[in-house]
Amino acid sequence: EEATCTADGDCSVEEEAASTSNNASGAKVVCENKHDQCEFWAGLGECEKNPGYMHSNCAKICGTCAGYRQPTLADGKTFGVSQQVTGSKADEIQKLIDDTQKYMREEVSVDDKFKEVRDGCQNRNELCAFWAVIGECEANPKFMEMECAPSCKTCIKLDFDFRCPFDKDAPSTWKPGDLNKMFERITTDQYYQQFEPKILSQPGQPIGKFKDGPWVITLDNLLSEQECEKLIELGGVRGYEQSYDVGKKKYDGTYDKHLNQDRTSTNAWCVDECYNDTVTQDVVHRLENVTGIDDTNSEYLQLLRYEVGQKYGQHHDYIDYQKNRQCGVRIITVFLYLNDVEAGGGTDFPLLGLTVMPKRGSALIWPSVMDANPDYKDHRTEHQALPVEAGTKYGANAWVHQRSFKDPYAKGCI
Ligand SMILES: O=C(O)CCC(=O)C(=O)O
Ligand SMILES: [Fe+2]
Repeated sequence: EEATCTADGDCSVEEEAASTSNNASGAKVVCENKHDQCEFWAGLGECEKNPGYMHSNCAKICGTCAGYRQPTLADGKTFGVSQQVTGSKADEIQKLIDDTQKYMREEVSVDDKFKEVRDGCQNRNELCAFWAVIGECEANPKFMEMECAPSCKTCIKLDFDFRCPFDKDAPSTWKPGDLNKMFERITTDQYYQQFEPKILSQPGQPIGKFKDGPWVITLDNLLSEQECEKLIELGGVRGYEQSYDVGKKKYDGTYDKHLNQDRTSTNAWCVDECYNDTVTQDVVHRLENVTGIDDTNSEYLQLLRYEVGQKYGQHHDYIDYQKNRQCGVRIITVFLYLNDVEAGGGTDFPLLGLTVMPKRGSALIWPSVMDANPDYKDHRTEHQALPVEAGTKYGANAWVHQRSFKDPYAKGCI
């Protein structure tokens, strides 16, 4: 079918026909970018400025293949991939693309409220216009509003602060001094003696390179054998997969996962049926009892598995960008050891000269922040998971935040 071009020439369907007509031997000429700079050039507006070369050599990005159209901004720049205009809905798709182009030119390009999202607002699939026509923006908004924001006219929703307004009044859990109070309570209150607390480092005592140590404690008897077994099993049910770190900020304000060569473990997040399991709930409530902090502030348990040779190089658990997010920064880590490891696999604090060996049912607790300013990172608690030398190591991270983690998590606002 024939797609119609608009008067201002941003659609070149006539040339498209040429570029995809059958060649001499009758084979279909593929719609492609013949040069690896095509996308870059298109981003500079070259499809408009230099159509002679671009429309035949960069047909895909310029939208000059048969059945494709590439809407453009006033300066000829594109906003994402060329859109397919074929099938029984071709007329409606054509109309939607005209509409999208008007929206991008007259609102997104000029209105200051789109400043943060202007460049990132792109159709990331060639079927965006088609999907929008068949109602997917409404039926499947989570995907569409991010992948096809121009077609859905939802560029503003790429703005993280718009989607996830940060409640400035949300109370922080720890005020200055509360960190010390928590560790003092755990190590001195009679109630916590059942967990066998041991102090490995504490304020006022020199350790490693420091005159004054951070709190680091273990609770040797926090979980039962059966609870440990069950958590390992629940991790297996969810499936242990390659562990990742936090990567770069994406166009929608969330953060990519980043493969760290120095982190070779696998892990499973204890969500859904794992979180709802009665054993998990018992453990979670015990953690609330120990920390004195509501479970809503905790990330879902990250269940970890290290095979022989696997490790996690020196790092800190504090995540900077979370300071300005609803959840706030991580304030403490409760690391749970779920089995005895034959050899290796200790948790090591290089700046403190302290290594803790795994022991089934025990927990290692350290802060990521300073007592005097609980939003500020405590550099002293950098740590690493040493390679397992024999056997398998199972553990779990319970990361506790300044404010609710589970509420914003449920809204996609972490
Ligand atoms: O496995 C360990 O001993 C510590 C793991 C750790 O530091 C982490 O996952 O952030
Ligand atoms: Fe860590």
